[in-house]
Amino acid sequence: MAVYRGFDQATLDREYSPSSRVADMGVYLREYASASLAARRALAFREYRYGPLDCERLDFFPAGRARAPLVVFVHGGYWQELDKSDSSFPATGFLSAGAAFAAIGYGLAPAFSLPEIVDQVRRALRWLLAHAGELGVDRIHLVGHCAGAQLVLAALLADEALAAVSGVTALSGVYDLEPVRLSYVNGPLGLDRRTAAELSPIRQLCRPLPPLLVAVGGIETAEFARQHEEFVLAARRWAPVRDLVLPDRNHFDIPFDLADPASPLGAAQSRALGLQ
Ligand SMILES: N[C@@H](CC(=O)c1ccccc1NC=O)C(=O)O
Repeated sequence: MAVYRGFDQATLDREYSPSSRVADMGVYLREYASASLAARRALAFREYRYGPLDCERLDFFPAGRARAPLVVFVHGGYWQELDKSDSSFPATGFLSAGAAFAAIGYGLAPAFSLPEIVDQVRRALRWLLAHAGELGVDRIHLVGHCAGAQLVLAALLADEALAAVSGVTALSGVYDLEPVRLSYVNGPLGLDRRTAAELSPIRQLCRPLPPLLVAVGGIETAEFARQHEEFVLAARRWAPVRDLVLPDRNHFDIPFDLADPASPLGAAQSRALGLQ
């Protein structure tokens, strides 16, 4: 029986399993953790609390110079897995390029609801904007991967004060939550139709946004490719959009290119930061 766009339940569930396009997702997740640990061992960083809860913390890696751009990374994992400790791997490349870096932690479902998680990310971003001077940064660029792209954009659309960010990079994002709600992913999330619509960036576009860099891997499911295409099309009304499809990248290795200016994504990112 068709559940969504002619997909039966098993097909929809596979479309929203990026792991169905790679041999072993664990390889990438272990690399997030080990490269992040290596970055924290090699670089000076500080953990800050942006709210009262234990999970409301972020890691900040200062640039070695004043008035640097700050790249803020919000991890994916379908709002249910991963942590800021899996998110510091881009720090190494960004710090060598002269940028500062921050990785945001947030609570996970089912302990936290999606509206609560969006609000955590919103407050983390407000905290960074409010402390930019002390942190030695003069502009803030947001990056979200998969669920992290939804979180960054939903936070931005929910709070006009965040319009002060200089740019946003969305990697393999989920921009419409309705098919997610109808898939296995919704088990721990418990989204209803209305909340799914309210937190879907593609349905909430309503005012000009900072420049967007929107990227997807060529090795992704058809639904991730469609989410990307439809968001690019819709967002063009509200922001300058750079659309990048990376033919030999999959859902999980796409973030590794971010801070590598020799890659097409890294080159676009570096241009967006004004670093080249
Ligand atoms: N259950 C998903 C896992 C997943 O989507 C994911 C895992 C780690 C980092 C990012 C992910 N994607 C979206 O947030 C899968 O089977 O592919």
